[in-house]
Amino acid sequence: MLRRAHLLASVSRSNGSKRFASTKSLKETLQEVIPGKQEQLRKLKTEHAQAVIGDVKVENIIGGMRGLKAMLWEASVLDPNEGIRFHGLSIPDCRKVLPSAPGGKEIIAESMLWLLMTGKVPSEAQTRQLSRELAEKGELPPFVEKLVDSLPATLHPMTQLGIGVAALNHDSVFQAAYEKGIKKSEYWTYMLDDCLNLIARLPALAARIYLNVYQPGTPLPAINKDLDLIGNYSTLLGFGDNHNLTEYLRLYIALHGDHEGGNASAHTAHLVGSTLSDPYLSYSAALFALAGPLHGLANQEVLRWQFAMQEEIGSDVSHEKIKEYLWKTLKSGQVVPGYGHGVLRNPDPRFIALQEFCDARPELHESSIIQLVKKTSEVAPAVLKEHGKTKNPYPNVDATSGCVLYHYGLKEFKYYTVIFGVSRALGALTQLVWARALGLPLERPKSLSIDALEKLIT
Ligand SMILES: CC(=O)SCCNC(=O)CCNC(=O)[C@H](O)C(C)(C)COP(=O)(O)OP(=O)(O)OC[C@H]1O[C@@H](n2cnc3c(N)ncnc32)[C@H](O)[C@@H]1OP(=O)(O)O
Ligand SMILES: O=C([O-])CC(=O)C(=O)O
Repeated sequence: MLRRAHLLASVSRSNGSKRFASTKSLKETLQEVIPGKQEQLRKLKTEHAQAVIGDVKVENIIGGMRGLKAMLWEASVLDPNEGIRFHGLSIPDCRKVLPSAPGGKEIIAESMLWLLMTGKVPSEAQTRQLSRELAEKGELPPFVEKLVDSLPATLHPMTQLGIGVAALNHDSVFQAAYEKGIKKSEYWTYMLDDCLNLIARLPALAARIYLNVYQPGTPLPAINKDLDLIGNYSTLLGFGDNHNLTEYLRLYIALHGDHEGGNASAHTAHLVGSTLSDPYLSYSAALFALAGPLHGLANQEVLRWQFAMQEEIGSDVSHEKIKEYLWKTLKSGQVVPGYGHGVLRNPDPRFIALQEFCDARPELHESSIIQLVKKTSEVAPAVLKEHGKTKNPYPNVDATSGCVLYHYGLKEFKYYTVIFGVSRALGALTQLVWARALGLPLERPKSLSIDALEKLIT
């Protein structure tokens, strides 16, 4: 928590005397921060390489490596009870100190990206400078536009996003530099260029997929160089005039940006990146992990499930009826989407932050889908506890993230995981830069067969 106190204190100092607020670019700030981290890791390697921090149990190996502390991840750490902290800052801390868009109140992708990458809270000027840099890099290469336009509208939007992101590797500066021959110590700078290019292009790619699938023939407007990344994304999707939705997208995308390293999408990007695949290929792979219903696709599943519930129970949305529907789902052997978690053991603070967003807006109190999701979250934990299997009976972020999109008019829930995919790039790509800056090796854990495991324990 020392780190948190230091970060919060530095923000209040720079707010008190704006003239000291830094105007260094993201790359310059990273250049300053990286040597200290490299030294910290070097010391850890030379002085403590043999220190034991835990045991490996059979249950870890057969239980999806749950609980195994086996990965280095810089930008965030997940506490099972408190939830995520980004360089020590909780979600409420971030909502207080990270710059928002002009005219907005919510955290934006740029300020979250800056915090994740550097461990520092950016000044307003740095945030705007990064927004402009991303807007200037935001156009898609024409061949990627053609490729995406050629995909059938029936192909799931997440598959389309993964294909588009992989194709962007055509212009990878890391790959080109590697082919020419560069020193290991220079890898991170090329990685950073690729990562920023990819983040910059995600709104145009994701919005193109949306329009192709749901509003074919609608032309995409040009990227506005004066808007933030998600302000542009919202405009490209056709919701630029909807300030509430734009603000929600900003918050949603900032909050979903990172969730330490072990989640399936972030871990996939890290694994693929460890082979020195470029960020486009690494992140494309991550998107296909995100597209599974136990992970990012759960936000689509929640809406599908809640609407099926609404259809069955009709307008009498009592706690008792919701309880009956929950039991019906559980007895049919299906999971309740939006509940449970691999690490968390309390309600997800991202869920709480999105609920607070709803509570603060009177128009959302009237929304039947938002109220149904809220009521479900009041009933489901007790039912899941009684069911007795789930280690965490509380809602995760996916329980509520989709219903607000739906209320504000973004109703195509098969698209929702694409928005998650725009977001998770912030954290997964940050770690790729750090993995190369720290010279982390190829990831290659040891596996065992059941026979080999039995031999070890007998
Ligand atoms: C952004 C995100 O990725 S957040 C997660 C999004 N995913 C979901 O919301 C899907 C629903 N939830 C789940 O399936 C799980 O809770 C997961 C995948 C998130 C975590 O899985 P685990 O760490 O294995 O959970 P846990 O240890 O509690 O599982 C124990 C048992 O409870 C079951 N269980 C867990 N969550 C639920 C649930 N929501 N509904 C019903 N059963 C559940 C598991 O399937 C497992 O059953 P099994 O013993 O028959 O295999
Ligand atoms: O941490 C996890 O395993 C899943 C999750 O909530 C995320 O990736 O955002």
